[in-house]
Amino acid sequence: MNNAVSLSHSAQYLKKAVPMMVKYRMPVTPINYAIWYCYFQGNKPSLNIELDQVISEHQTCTQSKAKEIFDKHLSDEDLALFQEMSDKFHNTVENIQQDISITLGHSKSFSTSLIDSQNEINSLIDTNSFNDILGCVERLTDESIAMQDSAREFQTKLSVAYNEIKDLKEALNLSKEAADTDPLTGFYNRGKFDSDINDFCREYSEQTTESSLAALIMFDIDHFKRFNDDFGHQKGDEVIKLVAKKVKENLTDKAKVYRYGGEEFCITAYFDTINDLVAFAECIRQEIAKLAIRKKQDVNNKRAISASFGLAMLRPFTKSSVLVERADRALYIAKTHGRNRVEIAPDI
Ligand SMILES: Nc1nc2c(ncn2[C@@H]2O[C@H](COP(=O)(O)OP(=O)(O)OP(=O)(O)O)[C@@H](O)[C@H]2O)c(=O)[nH]1
Repeated sequence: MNNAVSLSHSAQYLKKAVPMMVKYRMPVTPINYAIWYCYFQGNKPSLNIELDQVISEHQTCTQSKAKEIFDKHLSDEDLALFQEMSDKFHNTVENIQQDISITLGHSKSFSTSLIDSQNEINSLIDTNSFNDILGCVERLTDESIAMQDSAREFQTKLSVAYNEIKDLKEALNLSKEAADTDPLTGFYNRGKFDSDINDFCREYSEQTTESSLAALIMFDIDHFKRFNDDFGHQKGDEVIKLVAKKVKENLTDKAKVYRYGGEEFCITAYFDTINDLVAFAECIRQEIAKLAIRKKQDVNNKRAISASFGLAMLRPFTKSSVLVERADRALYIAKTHGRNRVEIAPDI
């Protein structure tokens, strides 16, 4: 299959996939997108049979079922290929649009020059013998204008297609963002941490950042299990959300927060000095320590919230696993030294 044909088919599959996701109330995630894309591509009949079955039974396909179908019939390579095809299509449409703009410009100047010629001839003729020539030139001008109109119409159509693809790409980016985000806190999730932490270490080693100090801050809500046990799981969730809100209010723009586990968080951030790093962690710790939660209507049953912090400064060429281990060790020390405190990893 040549590139143009595959590209035009790919556009058809892309356009068909989205209405299906809307119709069957499936979010526009890369995985949902990929399975519908393959459905219309028709290369994997067993995928079509399974998806048809699921849809006819449930009138939707849950995220876990979609993942199951994806894992069974497709691979991460398929997902990457699909993403590549969507990117390629987007770029191609962009290039064609540029070409058309240039063509339209050329056509416009062609038309202008013909009109100029007509005016010139007009000024020259003073006898009827030139009327035929003039008629011919007029026709040429009309044709040129018609050509310009049709090019403009083509460009409009192309703009519509271009915007559609742009929207699709935006939807894909949004779904990627959602895939990286923890829904309870709005922070990045563990998967994102695992993929970001290596870059964080590498960028610092390669000195591509201006800041002199990079650090990993790991913190964990103290005795969190007791909130769940004594107040219920929902109140436990509320504690996590309250803590997340406080952290957000005290963040710097050079810091990124991740929900590392249940009630454990990581912050990667850049600072000018160690004092700045410690002050930053202390500030968040103190703000969290001002929080409390109580059972509904039970004013006497109030429970203070606190968190313990472990800090590890990044040394150039440190492996991410070593950095995480050091922050974790500092956090462990903070816990064993009484909680609600900040500890720095000892080997810095
Ligand atoms: N409500 C709620 N609980 C969670 C969530 N994720 C994990 N948990 C619970 O969090 C608790 C974590 O408890 P531990 O890690 O033992 O912490 P802890 O011993 O209470 O406290 P420290 O020793 O101070 O760390 C477990 O009971 C988990 O079930 C969540 O999203 N919401």
